[in-house]
Amino acid sequence: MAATRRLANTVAVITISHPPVNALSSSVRHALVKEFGEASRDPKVEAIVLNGSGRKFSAGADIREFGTSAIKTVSLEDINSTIEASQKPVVAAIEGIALGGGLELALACHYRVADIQAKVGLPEVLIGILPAAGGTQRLPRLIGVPAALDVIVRGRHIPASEALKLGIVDEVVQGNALDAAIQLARKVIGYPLNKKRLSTVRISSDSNLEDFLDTAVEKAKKQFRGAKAPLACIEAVRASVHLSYHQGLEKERQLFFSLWATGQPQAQQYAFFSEREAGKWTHSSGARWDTEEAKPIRTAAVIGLGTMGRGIVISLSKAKIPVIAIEQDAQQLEVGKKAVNSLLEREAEKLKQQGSVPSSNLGSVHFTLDFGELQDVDLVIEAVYENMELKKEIFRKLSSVCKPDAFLCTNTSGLNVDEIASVTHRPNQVIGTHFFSPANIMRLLEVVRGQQTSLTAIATAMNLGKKLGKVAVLVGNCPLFVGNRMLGPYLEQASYLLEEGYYPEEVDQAMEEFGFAMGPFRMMDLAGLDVGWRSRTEKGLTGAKVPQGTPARQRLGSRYSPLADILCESGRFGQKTGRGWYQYEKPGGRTGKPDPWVKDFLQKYRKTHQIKQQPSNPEQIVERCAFALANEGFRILEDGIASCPEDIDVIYNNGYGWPKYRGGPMYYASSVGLPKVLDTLEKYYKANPDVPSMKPAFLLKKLAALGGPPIKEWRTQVGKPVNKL
Ligand SMILES: CCCCCCC/C=C/C(=O)SCCNC(=O)CCNC(=O)[C@H](O)C(C)(C)COP(=O)(O)OP(=O)(O)OC[C@H]1O[C@@H](n2cnc3c(N)ncnc32)[C@H](O)[C@@H]1OP(=O)(O)O
Repeated sequence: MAATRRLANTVAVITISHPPVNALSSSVRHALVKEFGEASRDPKVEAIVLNGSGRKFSAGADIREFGTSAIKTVSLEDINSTIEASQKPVVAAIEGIALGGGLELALACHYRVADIQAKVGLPEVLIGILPAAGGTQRLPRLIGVPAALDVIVRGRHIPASEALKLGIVDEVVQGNALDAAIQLARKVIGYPLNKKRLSTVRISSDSNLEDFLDTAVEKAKKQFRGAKAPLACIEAVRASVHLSYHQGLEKERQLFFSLWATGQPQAQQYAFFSEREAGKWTHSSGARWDTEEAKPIRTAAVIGLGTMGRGIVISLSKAKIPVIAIEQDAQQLEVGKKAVNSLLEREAEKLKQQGSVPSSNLGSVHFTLDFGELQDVDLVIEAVYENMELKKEIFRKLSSVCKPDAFLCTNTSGLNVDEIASVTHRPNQVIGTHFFSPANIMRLLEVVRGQQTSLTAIATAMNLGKKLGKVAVLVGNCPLFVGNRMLGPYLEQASYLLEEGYYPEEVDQAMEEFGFAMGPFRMMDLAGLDVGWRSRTEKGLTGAKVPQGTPARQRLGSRYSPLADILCESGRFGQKTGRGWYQYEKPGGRTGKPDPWVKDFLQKYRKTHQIKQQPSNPEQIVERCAFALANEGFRILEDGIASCPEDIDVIYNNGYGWPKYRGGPMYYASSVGLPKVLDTLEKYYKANPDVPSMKPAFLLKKLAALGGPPIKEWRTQVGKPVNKL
């Protein structure tokens, strides 16, 4: 069933009914035409109300229809024009969500009533397109160009109270929006509708508006780095100022098709569905996300109040979970407490601005030094620094103080979860929950399954991720898991590029122009170079443990770049020391400038080691870094550490600043063409046999030999071994 109609006296109520989110698929559009036509012709009907079943108005166009012939049958904008032209008043009753085409449909109605919990928005930009059912033309006519531009270009979901202030909806109700809409519909029978037909409103232009739009273009170019949809949105809104409604609509349509031709929407829509698929985990035993029950988490604890711990506490509190926060000494507890409280105050302020009561929307946080207070918590997340012995000591304690069915999670970013679990009496209850910094903002959560982790623990951790508003991805346990493991070859290539003649700012610029939020050197400076240095020292790759006579640029027979080690030996740890690959205004400064010291150092280094310089070629930078990343992704799939390429892409899109409009590293490899990726890696490896990370992965070779099938077919082509999770 797609849309139904019933009569409430003289008001016809048309209900969109297409679970789970009332997407406006072709069948719904056909049904809307039929029901609306009949209601319009029915002499007993004096007004019409449009709503959605399941307390959701609509999530907009059916994204799966884009690129298929279904999208061409009955255009949504034709339906919108018919509704707007209706002689009978039409009221949208918005419950839950009115997003994308859903809001565009509501904007065609003469009035909009929303329930207080509802969210509205035009999030098309987030899936690479623009609102192309009249949204870019009607919204500016309703709320003005600046406000409309903000809504359309950012694609955010706007709470009903804000929508009322902006003028997107006419009324917000605490109770039943449908009843309120029916009441309003009755009241406005016979009222003139002309001013309610947004397509007839004129926008007056002036030079300020033009300047505003020009500035918006410049800002969007910087902020969205290569994404085409935000720019198309601005162009469409500009058309609403200069062109008639119908000409503007034509412009909107053209822009939609030119965006489609860039390939960006396909990548972003792949990313959208991949995120949803990540939640549907499967296990080699046959257990799945929908067969395993998660345990409810009513209370939680966080051990360690460093940057990560603080963010995790805030995340839990925002999900209304009361938290006990533990530190090892009184001074650190005090510092952590201050920082957490200040972050909580910010959250409370945001809630107040949205009209919510902070005390009922934030879980309480209790600070203590006493592990004994953890005896009743349902789940603990350890977030101390990366040291196996320290983690083991904490897990021993947790194992003895926590109740037997409590889950013990480690926020390690790459240590062995099994080894940590081995010191407890309940390894089945131990699981990795790898958050990304800042943990209260970044959406990614890698859930790391150990050998003995129970299905209930997996289901609970995945469910917790969802509750925290994160995209949780289940991965296997290996050094550095998925995301950080792939970073290794990527950073290795970045470092070799410096040896071969490039400078940090050139490599960063190439990767940022490719779309990365941050190039590799800026990223290392932000994270702190000392972290990797400590780990390499522990592994004996640098420092006193390196055997005498080892060549400076070789370890265990493979090429090695000591550049980062040398920087650390000079006290250059990145932003925190004010010097790293870049120089900063002060220790802790955020704005990095190219550093003459680094330039001089690199020149001397190249001379000392007589390294042949490469001619400058930004394309080569991107190819080497991105293909190194994807090649490790193929190995991860071979090893069964990720169950599908989509999961790897979700990790990179949400945790590592990969540009979503390129889908993720595996999607990128697939869109470039696997034979080309293979060929490039083969050539590089032939010329550089001492760089084993660039040896093409077996799985890549296998898929390339099959001609590079579409990414969604990789799972079936590679057969069983891939999913060992
Ligand atoms: C000239 C060309 C003319 C074309 C004009 C077209 C103009 C209009 C364009 C649009 O409307 S594009 C779509 C805009 N809407 C969105 O981007 C909303 C996307 N959805 C969401 O943000 C969320 O799903 C939600 C609606 C907020 C619900 O979130 P929740 O966490 O509750 O559930 P999910 O797991 O995300 O979704 C449940 C289920 O529904 C599927 N789904 C959601 N939205 C759509 C959609 N618009 N089309 C198709 N399917 C959708 C989602 O994939 C889930 O299904 P499964 O993947 O689990 O099977």
